[in-house]
Amino acid sequence: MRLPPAILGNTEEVLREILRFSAPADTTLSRYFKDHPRLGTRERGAVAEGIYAILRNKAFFTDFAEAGTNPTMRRLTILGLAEAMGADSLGGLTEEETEFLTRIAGIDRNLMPPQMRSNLPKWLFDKFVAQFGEEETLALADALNQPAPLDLRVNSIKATREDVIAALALAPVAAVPTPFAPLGLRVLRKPNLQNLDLFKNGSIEVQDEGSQLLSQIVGAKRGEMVVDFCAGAGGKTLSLGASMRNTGRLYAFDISEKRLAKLKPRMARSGLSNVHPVQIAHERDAKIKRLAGKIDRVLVDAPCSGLGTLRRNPDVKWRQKVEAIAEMQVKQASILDGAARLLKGGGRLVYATCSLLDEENDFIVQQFLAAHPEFFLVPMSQVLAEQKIALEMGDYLKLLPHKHQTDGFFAAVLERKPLPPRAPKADPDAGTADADADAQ
Ligand SMILES: C[S@@+](CC[C@H](N)C(=O)[O-])C[C@H]1O[C@@H](n2cnc3c(N)ncnc32)[C@H](O)[C@@H]1O
Repeated sequence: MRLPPAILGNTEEVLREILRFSAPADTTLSRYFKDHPRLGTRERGAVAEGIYAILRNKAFFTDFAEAGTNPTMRRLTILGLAEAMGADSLGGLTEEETEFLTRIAGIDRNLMPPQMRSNLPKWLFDKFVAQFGEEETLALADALNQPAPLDLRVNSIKATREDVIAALALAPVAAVPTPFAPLGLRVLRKPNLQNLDLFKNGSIEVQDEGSQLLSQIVGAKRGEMVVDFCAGAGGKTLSLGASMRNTGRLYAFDISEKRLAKLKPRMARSGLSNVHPVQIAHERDAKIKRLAGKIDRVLVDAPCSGLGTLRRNPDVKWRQKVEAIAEMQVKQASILDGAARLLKGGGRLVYATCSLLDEENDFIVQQFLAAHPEFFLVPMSQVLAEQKIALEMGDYLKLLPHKHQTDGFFAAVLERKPLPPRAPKADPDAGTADADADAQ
């Protein structure tokens, strides 16, 4: 079905704002839709998909859109909508524009220079090539430039995976089990989940399979004391709470009141009563100090460049700056250091990011281990075997979109060595006796 020609104007209008990169693309889109209530669901979908296609293919599209007589923004818009919705769905194109689209469609993208083919900014392309080599960078970039599938997590305190598959089939929504996460489902066509009873009654949550795996490797058990140090809106908190079978105590820390506020309705839906959201001022907050040495498991889902989530947030590669990585590293090291104080002897900490850069991952962990001889690295192969997750990894969890069909994630498990037995308190009488003896 053809899109109304006005969609081109709407998409171009919002694109101008998005390409200023002063706010995340999804925030700008939501604001635009709020200001344009007359746009129907289908039109909104087309504008959003068109914008995301432009952000994914910006390097390639810009090169072509800048040539010719039409304004660049109009050409970018046409390319984005044609990529997302199909060239046949576009109404209101001039003859010249139709000819332009046909010409671009005939280009073999494999013949483009590698960086343009990757659709990554130069600094990021160079970093990936240094880390993965050129061939793998192109495969990775290709996967990062595809939209993510929709993954769900079954809330094990409310339902089983089989119950949910059967209930979704009645909706009808086709879903298949995710290959690695035992409670995950991959939905084949994206339905409006908010209207499903399964969602309203807390039986399912939207969560990428990779994110589910991060919670699982924390290995949180019944009755334990657990901290989700950077809980945000609680994506991983909810899965940790369910792993603990709604027992024990799970603190959800974050510095952002706004993000923690989003966790509250999700907690209510999930039926969890073991979660305690706590806003902290920073990673050295006195609220943390009170729990020092008392916690069994800590998850640090650290703030990071977010480069592993480009399938969902393609604007991040254009908004993120190379200089920001060094600032991020300082923050990550400081948060890891603060969170590690919480652990009991024998307790485990998972340091995780959704970054693909070694600088925010392996490097931070190595630096921490060098400064903290009271911790050791538990090889990920061992942790995955303990959790019965059929994934081959070495020391770290490195989930890659082109290999595992998840967002890009990193995780390392750090265990605190048993604390040395406390020196017995000096007996005041014994002291007196000694003093007496000395005096004799
Ligand atoms: C990657 S996000 C967490 C996402 C969340 N765990 C989830 O699964 O939805 C990182 C979070 O760290 C929080 N943060 C930043 N600095 C922090 C700090 N010093 N202490 C605790 N949290 C912090 C941010 O507000 C953000 O919510």
